[in-house]
Amino acid sequence: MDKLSSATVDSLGDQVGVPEYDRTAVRPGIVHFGVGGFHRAHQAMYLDQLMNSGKALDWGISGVGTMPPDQRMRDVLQAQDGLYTLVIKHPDGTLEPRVIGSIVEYLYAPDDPEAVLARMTDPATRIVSLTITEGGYHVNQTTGDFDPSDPGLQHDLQPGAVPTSAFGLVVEGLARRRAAGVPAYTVMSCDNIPGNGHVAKKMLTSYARLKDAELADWIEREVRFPNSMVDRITPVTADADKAALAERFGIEDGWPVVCEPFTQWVLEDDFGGERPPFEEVGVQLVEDVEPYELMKLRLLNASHQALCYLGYLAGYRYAHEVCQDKLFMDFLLGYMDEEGAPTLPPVPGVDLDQYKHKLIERFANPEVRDTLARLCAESSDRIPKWLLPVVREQLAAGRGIERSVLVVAAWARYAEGSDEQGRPIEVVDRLREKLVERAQHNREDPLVFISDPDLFGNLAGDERFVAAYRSALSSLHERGARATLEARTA
Ligand SMILES: NC(=O)c1ccc[n+]([C@@H]2O[C@H](COP(=O)([O-])OP(=O)(O)OC[C@H]3O[C@@H](n4cnc5c(N)ncnc54)[C@H](O)[C@@H]3O)[C@@H](O)[C@H]2O)c1
Ligand SMILES: O=P(O)(O)OC[C@@H](O)[C@@H](O)[C@H](O)[C@H](O)CO
Repeated sequence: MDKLSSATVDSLGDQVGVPEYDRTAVRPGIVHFGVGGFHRAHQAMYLDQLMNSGKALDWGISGVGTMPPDQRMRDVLQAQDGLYTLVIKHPDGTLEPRVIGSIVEYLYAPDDPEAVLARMTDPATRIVSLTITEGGYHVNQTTGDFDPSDPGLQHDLQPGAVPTSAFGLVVEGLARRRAAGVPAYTVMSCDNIPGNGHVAKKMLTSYARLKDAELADWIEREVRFPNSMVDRITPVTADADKAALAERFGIEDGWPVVCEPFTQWVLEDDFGGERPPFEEVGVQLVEDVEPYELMKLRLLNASHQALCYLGYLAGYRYAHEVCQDKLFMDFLLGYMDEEGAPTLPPVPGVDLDQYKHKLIERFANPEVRDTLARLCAESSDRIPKWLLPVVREQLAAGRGIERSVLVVAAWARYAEGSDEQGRPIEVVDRLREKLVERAQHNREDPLVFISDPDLFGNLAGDERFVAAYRSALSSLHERGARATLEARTA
């Protein structure tokens, strides 16, 4: 079996989709930061589809990594000429593999930041897109303002420094284009953040302002930041996925991506210059993304939070396992019906009941094998952005908060670092140390976890919230996750 590359891709069997276009004719037009699983299952796939129909050949993707773990992506993609396999996992066990060809180069910024900047200042680059995770935007969770304390940003802010962070490079690329009279690129965030375009604009301009106020003003005026809602469950690739690809399809791929069949992208049609004809491959181009975004973040992503901590504490390890348990599913639907959905504005063309049931069907796909550990990671970037806004709106409207608060308490219990069987939990969070340290005092000081204003704002001062949280945390300690849910539905 040959390793996947331009030289071997055409010899793969009929069951494997491959690029039907001449990849040597594809020219870069997009620089993408954060080439992880999701970008490769979503944006790169949409562009590959366009290319397969003979379009968007001037919208090839230059992938950029800025973080040390991205060296592995560099090594794999460079060895495979940018090619990788996307495997759609159907619930009946069918695997649908396709080799994606839209990533035409991969640059690891610390190797050669000037090469990244050369690509970004090339007038052919008209879009810079981002999937750099919620934490990559440097937002102070309480004030919503820019937090420049990250050491990478501090390095890039030094006068004369050649930047290597995503923010440093995006802003330096814009500064150089402005100086050379080249129009600005559009910055397209595809991260799960409410108002992702607005947040990208606010944070990048705040960073730029610390370097050069006139540049920041120019960015505010000249750069477009479309908001988007992006959706496709993309778990972390497992070794078994690589092995299945080799055994069943004869593909030796160093880092394939697996995902569910469902995919959705709702995008504001707000580009500074040209854009690929995304609408031809099912992207919904709309004037206002907010209702779609809120629906997805408060129903899908917040529901992931509602199932992951409680499920993990009760001994489950995969999302689909939790979905087979009626008790947990009733809880999830209760959260959606009574707490998440009431905070949503009308969503054009969407039947919310159908949407909720489809979500449960998607979560329950046993082939996707999405780990609860993935969903439980980086909670301090997720709960404050997705779930606490629901709590605040429900409190203000005098409606129920019990289920959302139980999820917050389950996070606090999870952060204690061991599950209900006493097995250790590896808490993955950039605030890990602080969270675990606090959570370990949960029993003698039950409000310690929520007393951090950077994460919870003034919720620790809200009587209803505090009472519900105390009761939920104490029940989790005394009875455990399952019995807590049982007691609530009794
Ligand atoms: N996985 C999914 O199901 C899914 C679905 C929809 C949206 N998303 C969005 O995509 C993001 C990435 O998910 P993924 O599954 O690709 O994760 P991943 O771990 O596979 O990849 C994340 C990428 O972001 C980079 N990154 C992380 N922090 C960064 C920072 N501070 N600056 C620059 N780059 C940084 C990493 O180096 C990596 O390249 C999510 O956080 C979410 O906002 C994911
Ligand atoms: O990727 P994150 O960190 O934004 O959130 C974890 C999951 O909720 C998320 O990845 C979903 O699987 C995804 O948003 C589905 O489209």
